[in-house]
Amino acid sequence: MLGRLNHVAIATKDAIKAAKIYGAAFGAQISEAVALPEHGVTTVFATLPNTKIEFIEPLGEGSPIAKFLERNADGGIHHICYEVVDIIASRDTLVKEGARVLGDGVPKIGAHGKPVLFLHPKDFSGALVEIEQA
Ligand SMILES: C[C@@H](C(=O)O)C(=O)SCCNC(=O)CCNC(=O)[C@H](O)C(C)(C)COP(=O)(O)OP(=O)(O)OC[C@H]1O[C@@H](n2cnc3c(N)ncnc32)[C@H](O)[C@@H]1OP(=O)(O)O
Ligand SMILES: [Co+2]
Repeated sequence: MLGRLNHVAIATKDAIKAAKIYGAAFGAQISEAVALPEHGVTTVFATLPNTKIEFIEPLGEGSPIAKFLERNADGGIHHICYEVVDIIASRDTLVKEGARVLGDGVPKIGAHGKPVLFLHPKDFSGALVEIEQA
């Protein structure tokens, strides 16, 4: 059921600035900034050979990362994203096992044009988990 690590996300007040050091110091390939109003964030990706780092900054009112940045003014690791083959089947199994799906439980289209869901950090050892249908 659990697939590849799609990305590790870092929340920051300035995603472009945060990504730049990865380009300059690590020679990583850095994407353009993309605004995702439905998710309340702007994303910038650094692509690594085996995964990605997703830099997210708040977008609009009521961004889901606003409180996190109030608590972590310098930014911090925000979530990890695992790939799954069938997001609905995975969601249903996770719920049956007692995990809480965030929001209304209906997948949204994520940064890669694929369905995503988030799982409560309290059910995953304090780590916010995103699942993405590969
Ligand atoms: C574009 C897309 C993509 O990749 O495709 C994305 O990633 S969009 C990425 C942004 N979207 C999301 O994050 C959507 C899902 N996130 C949410 O619904 C929310 O951020 C929650 C995870 C429910 C947190 O809500 P909120 O920030 O309002 O905080 P809260 O005070 O209610 O938090 C409840 C408890 O969870 C903890 N908590 C909050 N955010 C956390 C995080 N990122 N990692 C670990 N723990 C976290 C708080 O410290 C608190 O613990 P205590 O009770 O112990 O103090
Ligand atoms: Co993400």
